[in-house]
Amino acid sequence: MSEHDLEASLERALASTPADGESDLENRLRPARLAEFIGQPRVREQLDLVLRGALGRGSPPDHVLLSGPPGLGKTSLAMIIGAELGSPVRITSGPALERAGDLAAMLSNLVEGDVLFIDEIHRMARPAEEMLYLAMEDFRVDVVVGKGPGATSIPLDVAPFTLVGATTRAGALTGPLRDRFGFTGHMEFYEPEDLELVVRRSAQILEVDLRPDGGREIAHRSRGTPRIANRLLRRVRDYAEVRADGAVTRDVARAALAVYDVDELGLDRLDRAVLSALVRSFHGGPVGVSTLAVAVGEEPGTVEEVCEPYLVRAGMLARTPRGRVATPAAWRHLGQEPPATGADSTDDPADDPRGQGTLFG
Ligand SMILES: Nc1ncnc2c1ncn2[C@@H]1O[C@H](COP(=O)(O)OP(=O)(O)OP(=O)(O)O)[C@@H](O)[C@H]1O
Ligand SMILES: [Mg+2]
Repeated sequence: MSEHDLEASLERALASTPADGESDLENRLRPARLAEFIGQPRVREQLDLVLRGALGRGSPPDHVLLSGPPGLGKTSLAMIIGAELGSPVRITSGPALERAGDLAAMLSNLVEGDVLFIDEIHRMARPAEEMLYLAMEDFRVDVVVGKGPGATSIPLDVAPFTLVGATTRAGALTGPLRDRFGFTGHMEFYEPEDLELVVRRSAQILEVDLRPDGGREIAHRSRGTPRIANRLLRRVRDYAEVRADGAVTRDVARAALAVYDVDELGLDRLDRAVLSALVRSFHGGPVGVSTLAVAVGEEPGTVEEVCEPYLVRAGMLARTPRGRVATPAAWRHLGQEPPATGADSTDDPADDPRGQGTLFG
């Protein structure tokens, strides 16, 4: 690979996140250190041990995989890992690593101890993924130079680094890649009490006059997700400033969230569209996720990765081998009586090991 190719590849791999207002705000609200990171007690404790162990030994920690639904703090934790280690974090993403050369460029620029963060790692192209195995295990890559019979592969050393991968679909990772991570942190939806702390912290940073009952209301309607909690806080603040005296109370929060179509459970328009299609068009299911996605005009991936995990967790939807099924709670949430004898619609997700917990079925 020539110097020029290397630079072009690097540029491509680095051009991952656009800097718009929304992501600027998100960065401002990101916790910077592990001690500031709210909730996720298990992942926090596990990661704390991994990092302290490595710091004590003075060597880079094992590679870390962070998995879980969008907005739970994977990117935040990746940055925190760098901060705790006192190491720079190089950022790229699976879709940016289209060719193995893109990854080779990234890897060969690493300095010992660097953290390489690959977001959406499940979307990496296959050749790049294969190169990554070797780099993770042996800190070495084979760069192929030339084409056809004259092609030769040149081994290249990579400085010992720590890979941090983030994914919303751990199930989509190939076995060999998953096996090369020394630690996997499974991020769970947040408890309302933790989200209350998130909202309070953000209100302080944004200088919002948040009252305790207002914070509680927002926390309960945030689908267990800090990113959503922060977004709702900003929308409620707008409402408080425009239509009230600026204070975010429970009543102000309720009135504002009604304007934005967020219901008492925190379900938004798309969540309700999915449940409604399931109940009204498919009589409660079972129905395949692609059919369901077409019915609500969304990509199957969005329905599967963004909507379903929370609907499953909220006990509204069950994933069965034959398809998605609405639970009695879903019927009731839509103001309908669940059918009395439907074999499927009476499935309680708590009794179905596949329906519960398997967020990436
Ligand atoms: N534990 C936390 N404490 C406080 N704020 C948090 C926490 N986790 C996440 N946040 C807030 O939520 C926002 C979204 O988090 P982050 O970008 O890390 O999520 P993500 O899991 O990487 O999402 P995606 O899968 O969409 O990339 C952050 O900007 C941050 O403000
Ligand atoms: Mg992220």
